[in-house]
Amino acid sequence: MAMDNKGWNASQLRNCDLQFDEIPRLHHNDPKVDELMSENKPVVVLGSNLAKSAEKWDLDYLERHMGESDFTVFQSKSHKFKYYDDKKVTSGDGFVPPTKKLDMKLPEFIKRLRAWKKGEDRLYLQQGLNNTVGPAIVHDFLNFDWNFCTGKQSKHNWGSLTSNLMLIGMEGNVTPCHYDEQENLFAQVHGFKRCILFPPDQFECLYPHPVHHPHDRQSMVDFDRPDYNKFPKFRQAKGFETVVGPGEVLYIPMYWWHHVESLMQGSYTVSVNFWYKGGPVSVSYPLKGHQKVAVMRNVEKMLLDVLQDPKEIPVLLRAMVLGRYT
Ligand SMILES: CC1(C)c2ccccc2-c2ccc(C[C@@H](CC(=O)O)C(=O)C(=O)O)cc21
Ligand SMILES: [Zn+2]
Repeated sequence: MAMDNKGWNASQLRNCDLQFDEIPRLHHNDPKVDELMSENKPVVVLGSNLAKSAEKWDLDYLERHMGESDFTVFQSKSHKFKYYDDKKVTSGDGFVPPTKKLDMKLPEFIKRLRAWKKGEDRLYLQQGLNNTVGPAIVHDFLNFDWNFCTGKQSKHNWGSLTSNLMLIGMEGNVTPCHYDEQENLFAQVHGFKRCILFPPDQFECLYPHPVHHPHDRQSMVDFDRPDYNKFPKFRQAKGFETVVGPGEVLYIPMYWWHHVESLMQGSYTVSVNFWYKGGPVSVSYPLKGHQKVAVMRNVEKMLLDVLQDPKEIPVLLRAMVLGRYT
């Protein structure tokens, strides 16, 4: 495979009908980094040492130092790892979980990762960086450049750091398009991930599942084979993309949609994310896109609370809007 100088090439990206603009890739000292972050816009930060102490986290090192505890590993029959909230699964709603959640020791996970053949079930290890991992990993974690991320947290008035997830994925794994309600500094440690991001105001083009659905916050559109009859506005979705490699940090602003894929025919991937609570709400009109998403979420929650039966929600909303507001 002809590798361009960047370490990957376009044949490793999955096909997508949409065209995307590039997310800016700037040196960490460039003042434009903070300009974009203060405007809640994504940016790839180059040359930071945020997770530099993790650059030695290859499989051998992780096998030796991750410790003896069980780790959370998701298993999928497809390349997609669509998150679902098991607390929102109600009996009889016919929901079929698309992934299985396993507990696995690291050596077992690494054995299966190394032996994996295309077509077999895929695995995605997701583990909070906490005291369950071995002392060497804790040491590397403590050696992250905390000045960098804490500096961003205070400069942009983010809330507290809620968690750091370590992710070890197989080549070709996909986390389908979804949004999170937290600010995210996404540090790529090993391998390459293509990230496709959409601003919160693309809500109408990305058709999120209802709030009470187990796939809350995830897009209903299958990016591999979009159903344009059910989701006609998906054609107009306006997104941004980048491929992040080792040592690069992508700022994923709160409420921004993101689809993340580990490049195909690539190596396994290791990432560490830093999730921060959002900052104080400053209300000015018209409301920002993400604030309207929060309003719609509250309306859906309130309607479910008062109507109880989810099937009554669209009936009431249509009665309220059709012919009166349209
Ligand atoms: C798919 C998976 C393993 C998962 C399964 C079940 C529950 C939660 C999650 C979860 C949460 C975060 C990520 C990391 C990242 C996407 C990526 O890097 O793939 C991302 O979306 C973010 O950092 O916000 C990945 C996952
Ligand atoms: Zn996410």
